[in-house]
Order: sequence, then C-alpha cells, then structure tokens
Amino acid sequence: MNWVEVCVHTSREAVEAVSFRLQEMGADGVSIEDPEVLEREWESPFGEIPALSMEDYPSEGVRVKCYIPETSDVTAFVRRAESLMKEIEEHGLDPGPARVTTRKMSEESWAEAWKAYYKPVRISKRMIVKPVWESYEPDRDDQVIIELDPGMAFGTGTHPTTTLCLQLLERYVPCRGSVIDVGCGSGILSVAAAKLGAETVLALDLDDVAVTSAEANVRLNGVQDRVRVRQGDLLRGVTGQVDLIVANILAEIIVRMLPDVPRVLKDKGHLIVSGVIQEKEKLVRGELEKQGLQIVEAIRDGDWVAIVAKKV
Ligand SMILES: C[S@@+](CC[C@H](N)C(=O)[O-])C[C@H]1O[C@@H](n2cnc3c(N)ncnc32)[C@H](O)[C@@H]1O
Repeated sequence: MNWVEVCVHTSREAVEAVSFRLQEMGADGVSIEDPEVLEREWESPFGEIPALSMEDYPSEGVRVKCYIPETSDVTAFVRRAESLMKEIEEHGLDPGPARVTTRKMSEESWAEAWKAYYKPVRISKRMIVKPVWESYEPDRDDQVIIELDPGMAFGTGTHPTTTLCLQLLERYVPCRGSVIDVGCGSGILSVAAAKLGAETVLALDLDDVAVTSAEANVRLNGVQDRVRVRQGDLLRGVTGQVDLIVANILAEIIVRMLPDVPRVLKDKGHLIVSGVIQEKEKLVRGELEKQGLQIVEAIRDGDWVAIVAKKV
C-alpha cells in the first residue's frame, strides 16, 4: 500500500496539541522534527538520533508528520489539519508557520521514515522501551526491557501520556495481580504490566489495527501466556474484577468509561488514567469522585496529567 505523508509545520508550543489531534483524526502516530534535538545535550545514550543533520529539520518552528493511506480521504484529512491550525490559534497557542503539505510515499519509504525517529528510550531507572530493530545492552540486573514494533498503532513510548503511565505502572502493578489496559494501542502498557509482574493482563482496543499490533508485540516480548488482547469498547462487556485498570485515552473518553470502573475494579484496586490535558483535569477529577473513587496522586509532564485513583 502507498501512503501520503501529511506535514503540519507549526510552533514548538503547539506540538503536543497538534500531535494529539492528528491522532484523534485517524493518524496512527506522528513523527516530530524539532531542531531543538540538534542543540540538546543528551544526559544518557537513550533518545539519541544518530547522523543528525541540519537539513532534516526546519529552520523555524517544528514539523509534525503523520502518514495516512493513499486510499483514504486525503483531501478531507488535509482540510481538517488546516482548520486545526485555526483551532490552535483560538486556544491561545502560537500556530507557527501553520502550513500543511503532503507528499506521496511508497510502503518501504514510509517504514524507513518511522524508524529513523524511533530509538531506545529510558522511561525510568529500570524501564527501557526499545524498537525491535535497535540493539541495547542492559545496564542493571533488574532492567525491564519492552521490545516494540509499533507498526501503525499508537504507543511507541515516546509520548508523555504513555511515559507517565509506564512510570505509574512500575509503582502500582501488583505482583501476580490482574490488570486491564483500556485502549492498548501497540500493547506497550500491557507488555510493561506483564514484565512488571502481573499474572494476567487483558488488553482492549476499539481499533482492529491496534489489536493486531498489540498481539504482535505481546508475542515479541514472550508474554503471550499472561496477556490476552481483545477488540472492545472501553469496559463494555468485561466481566469479573481486576486489581488495576490503566487507560491512556482522551479525557472525554475516560469520562465515558468511569461509570463501569467500580464494577470491574476490586476493592482497594487502582485506576490509572492518562491522556488528560491540564484543562480537562478538573472534569476527570470530578467524575472520579462522582464514581466514589478516591484520588491518590497525579503526576505531570508538561501539559499532560496522569491520575491514580483507588476504589475504597
Ligand atoms: C493514546 S492511545 C494509547 C495507546 C497506548 N495504550 C499507550 O499508552 O501508548 C489511545 C488508544 O485508545 C484506543 N481507543 C479509543 N477509543 C476507544 C474505546 N472507546 N475503546 C477502546 N479503545 C479505544 C485508540 O484506538 C488508541 O489505540
């Protein structure tokens, strides 16, 4: 299949909002070309991009690129991307050059374009997310390495909403406990939960591309005996109770899921929700309380918030 690269040239402050909205519009991931990486002093070998070249980056602003099938309605997608620039401005963010351009790509060049931007990432002292085509030498005995081939699904481990979830999973996955990952995308959080000691993990996603990708990543990490992947709409139809639910989806969708949480969560079980932009934090907190869930803590990365709540 051939692809169309849609490039949104924007400002650094609008990158998060643009990336998230492009994914809401149906793009299954984004790559970000920010000249800031040319100047940054890396603290560790992780995240380094070899052969950095000035020509690959814009001289002003940041380029956010995504790839959509040539057979999809490209014109409509581009129109929505253009109106997104107006939305950004209305929300008081600098849209930057606010240009949307397209380029046709073959299947092979699309795959390579992705790989160039995706390197091992250190999530915490113990946890590393590593693309399957990269090599990495563990630097501690208790290291948790999550191998990923994200394909077309969201969840490379580089998005702050995913990173926040991974950091919380490291602290909240109960040893030999049960976990549900709602909106599993590439399966990254399910694999992490299994590698952090969960006995059973149910990975759910509405999108069949995500289901296929999660199944592949579960096998890649050898955790298929503990992780089941199923297509599903939030917690609808889920029976039984688990120790931990994690969901990295947008605030509005999380709010729709919350009425089902007390039914699916064991007493004293935890819920981790991420994908919450700062402005929506109050809404999510209010709905958590409405469901009788006690807020334990919230952690942040830029404008993103992840909240942990407990069934008391
Ligand atoms: C932001 S991605 C998170 C992927 C991955 N869990 C991570 O943390 O990187 C959100 C995922 O939720 C899925 N999703 C959206 N609405 C859903 C719904 N109603 N039920 C289940 N999954 C849903 C999307 O298909 C997407 O894969």
